[in-house]
Amino acid sequence: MADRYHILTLNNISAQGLKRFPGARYTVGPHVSEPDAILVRSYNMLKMEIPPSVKAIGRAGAGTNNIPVERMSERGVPVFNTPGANANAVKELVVAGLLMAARNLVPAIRFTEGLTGDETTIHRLVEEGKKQFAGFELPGKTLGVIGLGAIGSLVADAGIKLGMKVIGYDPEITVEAAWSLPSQVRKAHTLEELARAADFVTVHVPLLDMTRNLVDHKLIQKMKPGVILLNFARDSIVDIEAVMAGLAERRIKYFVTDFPHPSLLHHPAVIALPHLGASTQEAEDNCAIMVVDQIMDYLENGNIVNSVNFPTVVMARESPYRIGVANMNVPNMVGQISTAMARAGLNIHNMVNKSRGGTAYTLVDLDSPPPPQVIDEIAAIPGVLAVRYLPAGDSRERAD
Ligand SMILES: NC(=O)C1=CN([C@@H]2O[C@H](COP(=O)(O)OP(=O)(O)OC[C@H]3O[C@@H](n4cnc5c(N)ncnc54)[C@H](O)[C@@H]3O)[C@@H](O)[C@H]2O)C=CC1
Ligand SMILES: O=C(O)CCC(=O)C(=O)O
Repeated sequence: MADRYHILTLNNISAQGLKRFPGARYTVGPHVSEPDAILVRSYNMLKMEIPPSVKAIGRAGAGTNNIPVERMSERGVPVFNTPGANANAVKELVVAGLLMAARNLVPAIRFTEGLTGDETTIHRLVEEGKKQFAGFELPGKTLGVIGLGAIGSLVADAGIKLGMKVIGYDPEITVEAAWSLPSQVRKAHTLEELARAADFVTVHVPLLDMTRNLVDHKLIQKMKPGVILLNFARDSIVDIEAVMAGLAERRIKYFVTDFPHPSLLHHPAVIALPHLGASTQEAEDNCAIMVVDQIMDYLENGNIVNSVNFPTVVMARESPYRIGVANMNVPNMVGQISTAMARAGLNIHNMVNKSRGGTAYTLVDLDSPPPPQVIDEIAAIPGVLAVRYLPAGDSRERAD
C-alpha cells in the first residue's frame, strides 16, 4: 500500500501522458528516489541497478530490448509496453523510406544543395544533372514485409494502397493482425521465399535472441540484385557486415535504416535516420497516455494489461480489499495462498489466477481487510515473488 506513488522517468515522456497522474497522489520526474514504477523509452536499463522499491516498468513504445525483462520477471515485476501506439508513425517513415530510395532523393538533395551560381546557371545544372537521379515508381513492385504485427501489417496495407504487390512473413502472426491484413497480401512460407520475390525488404520484428541477425549474409544473397533493404526495427536484427558486403557488390541498392552504424554512416547508398520512427507528437502522446494508464491501474488495482512478461489479468473491483501476488508458475501456489487467507479467517470474495510461461499472477478480493501478517505469510511462501495489498482509495486501513 502506498499513500503516495513515486514515478521515475528515464526519458522524456509526453506531458499528455504524465498529466494523467493525479498530482495529489503521484510524484513524477527524472530525480525521484525509491520509485514505485519507472517510465522509459529507449534509455538502456540493461546494466542499471533497479531499486527494490520498483513494482512496475512501463515502456512508452513497443521494443523492450533495453529493459532487463527476465531479471524483472524473477523479481515479480511486470514490464509493460504500448502495442500499436506508435505503429502509424513508423509506417509513415517506412513509406518515406520507400520513396526516398526509389526516387534517389537523398543524393538528389545533396546535389541540389551543392549547386552555386546565378539563376540561369542553376537552371542549366539542374536540367543537366537530374538524369543521374531518375528513379522508378512503386506500383507493380514487390514489397516484402518481415513481421506482420502492429507496424508490419500497417506497412503491408500501405504497400497495397500504393499499388505494390506485398508478400509477408510471420510464422507467429496473431489472429488480430491476420484479420487486419488486406487479402492481397501473399503469405511467404519461408524468409527465403520472401527474399527471392521482393524488390523492397522491410523488417518489423522485435529484437530477440531468435531474431538477432535474422537478415544475414545467406538471406541477403537470396535477395534480388538491386534490392532496397529497410530496417526500422532494431540494429542487431540486420547483420551489418553482411549489409556492407551486399552494398559493395551492389546486390543492395540502398540500405534505409533508423539505426546508424559507424561503418555505414557516410556510405552513399545508406539512408540513415536517427531512430526517428516513433518521433511524432501523436505517437509520443499515444504511447505516454497508454503506458501511464496501465501503470496507474497496476499500482492501484493490480490489473495487468499489455505486459510483455506477465499474463493479462483484469478483475473489476467488487470489494475494497485486494491482494495481488506474483509467483512462480509451479503447482499448489493458489492452494497455499488461499490457505494462508483462510487461516486468518478471511473470506475470498473473488479471485483470478493466470500464468504465462514461468510466471503466474493472482488477484484476490476479500470481504474484509487482511491483517498485515497474512501479507507477510504469503510473501514467505516459497515461489512467491512479490505481494501487494491494494486497498481501494478510501479503504486503506488494515485489520490489526
Ligand atoms: N524505429 C522506431 O522508432 C520503432 C521501432 N520499433 C521496433 O519494431 C518492432 C516491431 O514493432 P510492432 O510491430 O509494434 O511489434 P508487434 O509485436 O506488434 O509485431 C512484431 C511481429 O513480429 C513477428 N515476429 C517475431 N519473430 C519473428 C520472426 N522470426 N520472423 C517473422 N516475424 C516474427 C511477431 O509474430 C509479431 O507479429 C519493435 O519490437 C521495435 O523493436 C517499434 C516502434 C518504433
Ligand atoms: O521512443 C522512441 O522514440 C523509440 C520507439 C521505439 O523504438 C519503440 O517503440 O520500440
